Amino acid sequence: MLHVDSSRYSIRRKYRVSKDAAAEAQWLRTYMGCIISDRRKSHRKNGGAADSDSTRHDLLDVVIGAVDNGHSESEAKLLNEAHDLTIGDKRKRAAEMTRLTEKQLLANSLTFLLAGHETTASVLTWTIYLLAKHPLWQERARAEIEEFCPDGVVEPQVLNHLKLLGMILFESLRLFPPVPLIGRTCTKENKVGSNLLIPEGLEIVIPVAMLHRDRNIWGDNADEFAPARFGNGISGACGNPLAFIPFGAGPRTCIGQTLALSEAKAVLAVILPLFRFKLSTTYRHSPDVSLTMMPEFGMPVVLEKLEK
Ligand code: HEM
Repeated sequence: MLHVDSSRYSIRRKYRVSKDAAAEAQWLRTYMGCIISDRRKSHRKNGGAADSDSTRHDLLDVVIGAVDNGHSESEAKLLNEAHDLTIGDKRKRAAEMTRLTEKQLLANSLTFLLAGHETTASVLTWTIYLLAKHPLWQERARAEIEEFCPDGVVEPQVLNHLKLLGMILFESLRLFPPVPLIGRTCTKENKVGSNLLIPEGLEIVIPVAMLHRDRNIWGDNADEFAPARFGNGISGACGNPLAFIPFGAGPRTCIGQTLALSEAKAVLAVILPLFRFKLSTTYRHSPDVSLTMMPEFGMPVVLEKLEK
């Protein structure tokens, strides 16, 4: 969706060193502004068309095109092919795109970057941890990938067939939800059940990580890695879709969830056939809850190259 050359734009390094929130926000705006302006330069070089490098036909190209040139046919085609949107969403998005201002372009690009970067990194980190701890599931996932991608090439249409990998990712999102807490402010007084009154203005925190390990919902093996529980989908695993909310729920649910799952599947489908991995002896288990759930001391893994 957003192709960023990480050797030129290192985002995480900057997060770690800067302590001042306003300075960080300004740095991020400048950071995103540089990406947009570089992309514009390459648009101009290509006579207003999206970058000729096929790896760069991403959402940023589409929205820059909408701001700079209106909504051209090639951008309409790209939007049309975006597989994580419904037809209704695409129509709505297309109509909105023509009205994007420069400020909206920057704000939206930042939202996508911030909402999509660390969260997807988190699910990949914890999935690799879980697969390293559970070599049998690692082998199963590898076998499934090799069955559907025998020549080692991962085509986008194959991702939907990787059912085991999908179950593994769900189990990872359950045990280590990248967004472990979701906040809400009550905008209207609410009565829940017969005796719980939630007054207007009250701030509520939904403890996603706790909900995902509630034994009353998930059974006695709630703390265990058991991807098979998702064999019949979310309802089959817990009976109530609202008990599994790694992407939130309701009107503000994550709009990038299909993309995130496809991305995570694609990354694992490329890595797993190449390497077997296990946890390094230096790993110290300490899931750290700040905004996203990340391992406090990193996730050192040892890769063993697999013979072809
Ligand atoms: C595993 C990866 C991801 C996880 C776990 C995740 C999780 C979440 C959660 C919990 C929310 C809040 C939902 C709520 O308040 O009910 C959210 C919102 C959002 N996410 Fe994601 N997200 C992921 C990836 C992405 C990606 C890849 C993008 C975009 C490229 C994205 C874009 C957004 C946006 C724009 C919102 C705000 C939606 C709104 O308020 O209407 N997310 N996400």
